[in-house]
Amino acid sequence: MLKLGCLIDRLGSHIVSVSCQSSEGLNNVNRVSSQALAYTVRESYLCGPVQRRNPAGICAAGVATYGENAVEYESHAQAAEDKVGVLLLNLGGPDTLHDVQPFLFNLFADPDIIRLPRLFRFLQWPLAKLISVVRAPKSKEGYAAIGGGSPLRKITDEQVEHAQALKTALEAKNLPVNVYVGMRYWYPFTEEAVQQIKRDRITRLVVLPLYPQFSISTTGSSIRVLQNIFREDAYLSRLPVSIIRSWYQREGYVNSMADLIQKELGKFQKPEEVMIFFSAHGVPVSYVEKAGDPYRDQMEECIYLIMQRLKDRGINNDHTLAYQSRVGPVKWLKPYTDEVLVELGQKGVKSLLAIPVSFVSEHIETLEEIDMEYKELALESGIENWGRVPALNCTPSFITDLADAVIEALPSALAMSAPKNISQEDDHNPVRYAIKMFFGSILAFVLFFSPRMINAFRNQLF
Ligand SMILES: C=CC1=C(C)c2cc3[nH]c(cc4nc(cc5[nH]c(cc1n2)c(C)c5CCC(=O)O)C(CCC(=O)O)=C4C)c(C)c3C=C
Ligand SMILES: [Fe+2]
Repeated sequence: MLKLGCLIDRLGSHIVSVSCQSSEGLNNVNRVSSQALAYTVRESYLCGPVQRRNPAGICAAGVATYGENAVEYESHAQAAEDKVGVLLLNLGGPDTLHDVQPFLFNLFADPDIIRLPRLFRFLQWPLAKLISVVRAPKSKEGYAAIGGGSPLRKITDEQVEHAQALKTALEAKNLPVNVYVGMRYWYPFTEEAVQQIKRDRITRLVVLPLYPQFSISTTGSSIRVLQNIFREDAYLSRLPVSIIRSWYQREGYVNSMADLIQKELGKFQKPEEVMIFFSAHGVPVSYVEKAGDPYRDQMEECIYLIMQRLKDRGINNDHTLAYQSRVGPVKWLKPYTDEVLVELGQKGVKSLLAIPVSFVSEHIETLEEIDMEYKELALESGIENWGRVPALNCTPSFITDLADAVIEALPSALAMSAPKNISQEDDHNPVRYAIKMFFGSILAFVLFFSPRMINAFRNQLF
């Protein structure tokens, strides 16, 4: 029998992390895809290495075995009036302080953010409620400091307006295009965007997550939502879709980042002495090491490409990568941004340029965490000259590159049809369900009221 401490550790590692089912998950993928049954989010992790061989970073949704059908649907669509949709996926953020707790609830209720073992899955919502209530005061302080809400919706809408280049390019090919925004945790929700896509009778769809690198917790989570909606609907399950899973390796993105860095370096008195400090949003280590999230590999490759581009321009500064914004009682990717800043200060680094690299819009973690908290920490630690590269937002070269990515992805659109996963049927067995509920409740009671868990909440680790 497992000891209580060991159980707590095991449960802890599932809180804000993906469950240790990777080998089972990978077996599932092989089984499922070989039977051509389902496109699963897990398959999308496997797409990481595939993308490396695919310079455009494009991986069509829908397993290859659907190819024949997809071609059929596609040619059918083209015969009728072809109407292209572009769905921009993003995280979403609270518009007001009042929205913070419900926004956090949506975030923590996501099984790709808090992945509980099967036995505890019925606790997802109560746990999300508990954590969102405990976390909300700290979160609200942050949003209050940046004007009382997240700027994400506004910036994403501006990015859509600036995507005129995309419309012009497609309309020149006689392809009318509609651009939609689907947020994962706040308005306008992905579900709303999809309903609009359906009403507009879109015939081909390109899905573009606004995260340069793929993570289970971001792009993976949004794709899972899409997959769930699409397989329930006859029209959507036949719609040819192309998903651009990651695009950090695109020339236009790398160049745009190098341009911004070069410009900010030029503002320092001695640009060549500045430490280039990339700060990426972290993920729990278990995502990468157990669930196969390609996020860390893609991040490192992304930094390498940007630094190479700077070298091509004669910029040879030292650089480093660290991870910020950890939440909860589990291990996150290291090194941690706050610890590295202190170390650099102690080592005598005097000038530092911070570069947010996992997200393309200004948000709470750039405007509050980097600009306020980390800046203060850096200055206290001995760094004298601080700079921060702005997020790409609507930088023209970046938006043009996204438009190109969409145009390149269009021909590979395939139907995303996917019947229900067999394993989900287990939950319909009433005896199994009752047994699970009984033992799950006892275990949950013991674990959540253990001193260690209570301490984690009291110390505001969430
Ligand atoms: C690539 C980007 C992101 C990854 C990876 C990511 C993973 C991740 N995030 C949390 C928990 C929180 N994230 C929060 C806000 C937030 N996260 C991202 C991006 C990534 N998250 C963005 C852009 C934002 C900001 C949205 C905005 O309103 O401006 C929050 C809320 C803020 C707070 O309380 O700190 C939480 C909580 C986890 C647990 C996770 C990986 C498992
Ligand atoms: Fe986050």
